[in-house]
Amino acid sequence: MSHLDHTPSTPGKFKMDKSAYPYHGGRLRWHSSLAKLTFWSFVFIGVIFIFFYRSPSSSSSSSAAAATSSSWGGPAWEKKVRTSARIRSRNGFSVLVTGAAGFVGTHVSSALKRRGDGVLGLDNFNDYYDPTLKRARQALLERAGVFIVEGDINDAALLKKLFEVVPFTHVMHLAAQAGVRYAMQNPGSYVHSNIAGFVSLLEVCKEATPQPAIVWASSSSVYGLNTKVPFSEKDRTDQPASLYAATKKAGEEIAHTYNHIYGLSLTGLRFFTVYGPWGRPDMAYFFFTKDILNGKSIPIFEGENHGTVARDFTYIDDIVKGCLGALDTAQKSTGSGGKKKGPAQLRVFNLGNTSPIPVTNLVTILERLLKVKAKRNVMKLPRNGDVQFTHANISLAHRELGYKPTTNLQTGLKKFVRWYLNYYSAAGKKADAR
Ligand SMILES: O=C(O)[C@H]1O[C@H](OP(=O)(O)OP(=O)(O)OC[C@H]2O[C@@H](n3ccc(=O)[nH]c3=O)[C@H](O)[C@@H]2O)[C@H](O)[C@@H](O)[C@H]1O
Repeated sequence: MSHLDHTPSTPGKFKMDKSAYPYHGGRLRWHSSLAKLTFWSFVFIGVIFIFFYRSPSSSSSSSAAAATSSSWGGPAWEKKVRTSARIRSRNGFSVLVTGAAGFVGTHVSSALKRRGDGVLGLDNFNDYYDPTLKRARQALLERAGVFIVEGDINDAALLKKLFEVVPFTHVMHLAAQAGVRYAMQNPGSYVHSNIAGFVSLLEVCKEATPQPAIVWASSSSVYGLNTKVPFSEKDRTDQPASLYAATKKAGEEIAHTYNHIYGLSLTGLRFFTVYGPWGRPDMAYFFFTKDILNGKSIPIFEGENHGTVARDFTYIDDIVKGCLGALDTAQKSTGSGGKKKGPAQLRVFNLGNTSPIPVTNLVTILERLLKVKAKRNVMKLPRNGDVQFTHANISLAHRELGYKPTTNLQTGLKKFVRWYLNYYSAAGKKADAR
């Protein structure tokens, strides 16, 4: 898991072991020990200095993340990066996809690759949820010719290097700390990835020549306590109900700033509860499936006075089409080398299904597909960031991106369940999700 404050995990590592320097009396021996100690200290400091001076990831801004991402660089690595990002179709893009080993990242990367765009992935493979699933997605992409660089978006030196090797036309920024409820357990990870990480990426993009156009993942959660439905992009988003939502909203404001000052073309996509094959094990539909199959009871939330809790569940293939539509209609950034040359495009779109379904109905569909009755444990919606209801107005995305979702929850869950049973039974893998 990412944490904001990464203190060294072995603070006692460099403690002097007294027994290694025994004092046997006698000035001369003391002096020679001291001289030896001084000599070896200089050698040690010298080695440390040379290491940091020469290391490609030693930028002052790259902090903890850089320490974990030292496996990049070198001619062979650069060749892999270049090959992966090579455009293979006329008028194709070369896209840096952050969070490429994530759920949406994997699907978008493979769709771009299939149509001939150059794609380079970036992912830190953190353990917020089972990293073996991320590795399996990585293997899938590797077979499709997409290389995922292992590194963090907070590693400015790595990002700069990537832009030196490839003049990306677009960035699809999907790396984030996801999950609404987990924000209460690990708030720092949201600030680290969704705010600091986003700024780190934008800083490098704004300096790049040419500047890429950026499409990035915001969230339906920015609507927070908004009660006007369906949610439209013009509605208020100043009442977030979770820190996750607040960091995504902050992202939208940060996007405005970089667009305004540096001329970066920025498009934010408000995803509405995305589900499907290769999904995220921390999401309800995923762990409900696991728990129903294991005969475990599942907590189903309800609002005040038994009020319905519902989501505008959106199938991954529809989301991918929305992402590609956003990339295809993104105008070029107008700046270069940190200087704005004119006004640039700034957009925000809802990508939902525009058909909210109560969570209890989702469970009924899963029961039918799994042929197992769920042990339902209905409880009050906890005060941990959840909102009762989401519903997207998608007319803007329809008009501007040609976005038109076509998969209903029944069909989408059927595809998910087929994948789930196949994935976890075929390799004997355990759905060790949370
Ligand atoms: O649209 C988004 O922007 C967000 O979508 C997703 O958040 P949510 O819509 O909250 O999805 P998810 O956790 O699957 O809960 C689904 C439903 O099950 C209910 N729910 C949940 C847990 C539980 O134990 N019981 C329960 O009833 C719960 O109350 C809810 O009604 C992403 O996780 C998030 O990263 C972000 O992308």
